[in-house]
Amino acid sequence: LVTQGVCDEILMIDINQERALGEVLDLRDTIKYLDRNVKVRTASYADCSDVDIIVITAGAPPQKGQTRLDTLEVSAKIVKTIVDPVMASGFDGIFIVVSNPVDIIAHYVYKLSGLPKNQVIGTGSSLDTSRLQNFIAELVNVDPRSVYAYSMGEHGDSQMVPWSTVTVAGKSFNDIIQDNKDLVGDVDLDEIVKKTTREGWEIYNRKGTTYYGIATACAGIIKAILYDENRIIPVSTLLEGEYGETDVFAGVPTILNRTGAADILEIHMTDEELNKFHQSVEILREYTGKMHTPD
Ligand SMILES: NC(=O)C1=CN([C@@H]2O[C@H](COP(=O)(O)OP(=O)(O)OC[C@H]3O[C@@H](n4cnc5c(N)ncnc54)[C@H](O)[C@@H]3O)[C@@H](O)[C@H]2O)C=CC1
Ligand SMILES: CC(=O)C(=O)O
Repeated sequence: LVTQGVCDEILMIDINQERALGEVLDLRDTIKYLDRNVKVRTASYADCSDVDIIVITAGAPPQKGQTRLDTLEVSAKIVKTIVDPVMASGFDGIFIVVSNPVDIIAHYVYKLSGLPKNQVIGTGSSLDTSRLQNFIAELVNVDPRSVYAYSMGEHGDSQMVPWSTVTVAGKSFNDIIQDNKDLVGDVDLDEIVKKTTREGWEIYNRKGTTYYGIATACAGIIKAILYDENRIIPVSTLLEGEYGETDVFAGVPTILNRTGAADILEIHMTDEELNKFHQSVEILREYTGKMHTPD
């Protein structure tokens, strides 16, 4: 957000106030060499009454052997200590949830906050989509930004890709594979999905966390909102009948503008793809069931 000059001011809050201050001081040192002055300071929840967007990134990174879903209980406890005082401040902006398991925590924030569904967004499969586009781009040797593909469902092990909708600059990926056998050989689509799903762990196992990817995905989401772009990004949003699913947050292509998650794009999938999507959503629903009632 700072290096792209996306907003006027950023307030940093962390239970570890020294850490928040350390981040502020480090970020401030960038301003001289950037295009605009983004003010950065530490703050308290009481200062959140009139902010446009709150990004929740506090959480419990998974311990060795844990999945994102295993961190649900701890993350939910942490997030409650944030959402309650934020709402008490009078906040009526947009929550963007990053904390994992992000789809379920976003749903929890939606319930806890009582805000309309468009005002609570999980980063969902936005990051997985970026990873997926990189792998497809590598295979066919094009810029990842020319690839149109979505990872959908859980930001986690059960995510799926509707391959029948994937295009490279408008040409269907299936046709590209058929027309370029000499370049791409036999393409194992399941293996690409597996690589996409594993990528977070490839990074996590080497550096103990991931941040450039999610920070930039998040900045993209925030730009779409603040600049009223109507940009479509796969984020986690409440499904109310779309794709035949209700009362669950899942990663789906979503139109983002000044109102937040303005609308869901319902892409047409094959029956097999839809089945995989339902299977992923079923896992989210099971875990969401544990979190439904704010206590
Ligand atoms: N959705 C996504 O694609 C991604 C999600 N994550 C998730 O983000 C969360 C944080 O990950 P990291 O930044 O790597 O962890 P980290 O441990 O570096 O940072 C977490 C921060 O949260 C703070 N914190 C803990 N409890 C708090 C509370 N009650 N109130 C305020 N602040 C509190 C800690 O002091 C710490 O500074 C995890 O849930 C992780 O899984 C991380 C990367 C990508
Ligand atoms: C940490 C995480 O969820 C990711 O990088 O995918």
